[in-house]
Amino acid sequence: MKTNYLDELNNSQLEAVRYNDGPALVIAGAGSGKTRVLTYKIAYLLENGYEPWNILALTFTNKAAREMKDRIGRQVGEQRARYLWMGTFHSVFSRILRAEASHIGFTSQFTIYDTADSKSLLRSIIKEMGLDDKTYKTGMVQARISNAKNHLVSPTGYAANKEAYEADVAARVPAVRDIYRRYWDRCRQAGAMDFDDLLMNTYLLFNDHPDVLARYRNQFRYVLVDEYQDTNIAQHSIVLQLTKENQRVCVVGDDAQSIYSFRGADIENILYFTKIYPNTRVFKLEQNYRSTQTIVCAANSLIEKNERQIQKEVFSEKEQGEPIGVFQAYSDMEEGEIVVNKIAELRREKDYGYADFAILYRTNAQSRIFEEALRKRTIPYKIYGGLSFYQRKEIKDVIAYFRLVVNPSDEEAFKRIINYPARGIGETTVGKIIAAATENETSLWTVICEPLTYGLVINKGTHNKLQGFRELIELFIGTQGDKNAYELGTDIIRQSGIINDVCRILLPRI
Ligand SMILES: Nc1ncnc2c1ncn2[C@@H]1O[C@H](COP(=O)(O)OP(=O)(O)OP(=O)(O)O)[C@@H](O)[C@H]1O
Repeated sequence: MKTNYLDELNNSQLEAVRYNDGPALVIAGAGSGKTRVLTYKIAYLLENGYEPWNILALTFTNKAAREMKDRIGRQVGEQRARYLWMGTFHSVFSRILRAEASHIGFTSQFTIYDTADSKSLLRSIIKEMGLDDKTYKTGMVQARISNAKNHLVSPTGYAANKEAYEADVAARVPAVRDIYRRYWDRCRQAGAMDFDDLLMNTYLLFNDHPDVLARYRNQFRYVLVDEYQDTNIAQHSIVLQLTKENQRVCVVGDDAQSIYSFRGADIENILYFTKIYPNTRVFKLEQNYRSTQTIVCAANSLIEKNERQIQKEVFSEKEQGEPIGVFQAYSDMEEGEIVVNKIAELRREKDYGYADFAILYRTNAQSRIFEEALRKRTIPYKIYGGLSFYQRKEIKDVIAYFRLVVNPSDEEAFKRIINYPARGIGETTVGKIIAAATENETSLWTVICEPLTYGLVINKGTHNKLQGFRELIELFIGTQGDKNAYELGTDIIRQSGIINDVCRILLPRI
């Protein structure tokens, strides 16, 4: 239902919503109505001459984008809201990259490697290069490469960078630059981009193709960015590419809530925003609507110790509220019990429902202790952010088939399913295929399509098995145009033998 939303804003929120003449930085304390401001600002732009496709809003989660789009839809009509460009950096940029892939040497069917794919490829490379995998741990190597990409440093730039090399030598991993080069080439051969590439390649696309950049600059007449404190150099640079000329940009964030510095987010971005855009108007949202005064004061007392910050006075007009309790436990088991006992006590005394409680912990592994304690007391609970559907083995297997059908060069998908379900193609054969592909700078798929051309030395039996696999994938490739994803998925799980394999595991043995 359409409401007069401007009435629902306090003065600073209203000013931030209405100011659209130049760069705006909205510093928003926790619970101060940041989402409300972003949502209403977009609605306001739509009512003041902007078309939905002229607005680009970048968020940090798809959930946040969906929720904002729904809210805006209620305000301006779903039909209009549908055409907004709103999503995470990664989803919006992958959409742009698919449309412009040919400019940067990819096809629009490129695969996106998730973290597990990247790690698996790095593991292969480290092995092929004969490096010690205890020194060259995949997680560490991946973090270094990711850090380079988030700073827009290519393998060539990395190899030429004395500082990076010295840091690697000091950490006793001097070969990182060679691994990076190989990883980069292999992703290209596989027609694949990892998450960091989605940012870096967008930057390169805009940087190297001024005509393409001009088109998107023209289209995105207003750019909004949420959680700006967590943007990294790559994200920040793309925003700058798009908005340097017309200066219609609004970023919202809170320097006190920066949580991603470990993965390249740079607090400098928000602190120096006003330097990069000298005409910036700064708006501060300081009233917290979510928490009691006690909680806001406790948070302020910690934040005031930050050495570098943008000054603000967060306050709450809610009641004082109950004091915060601190309990010490001797072990994680005891901690679980204290928390669960407290829940039981509060439910008894204050008549709270189960849904009134939330338990926060730092890492997923800690959930088990709380789960055990809750189960002991038969308290129902729901876990958020556990293993996602798409991370389950069976789903990843089927998706790998889809990936290979769409992009046969995809190395990680290939390795995942070449012998799944088991078809007698062992690691030695896969090693030979990888070696031939690397030597000839081509994909694994090309090698198995023409094993003789690429000098693949295998016996007749293995040759037939590879041919069987190839024919299977070609069959799916041949029919994909006539089938929808559901039908193709059904063919894949039946004809590849996945369904039999899964049922064999599930069926009781007689
Ligand atoms: N002007 C206002 N008057 C009354 N309530 C408000 C106002 N602005 C925001 N709120 C309420 O404050 C709460 C927090 O708002 P919102 O979710 O937009 O904050 P946020 O700044 O995005 O929070 P965070 O960054 O901590 O996630 C919501 O319940 C919202 O309805």
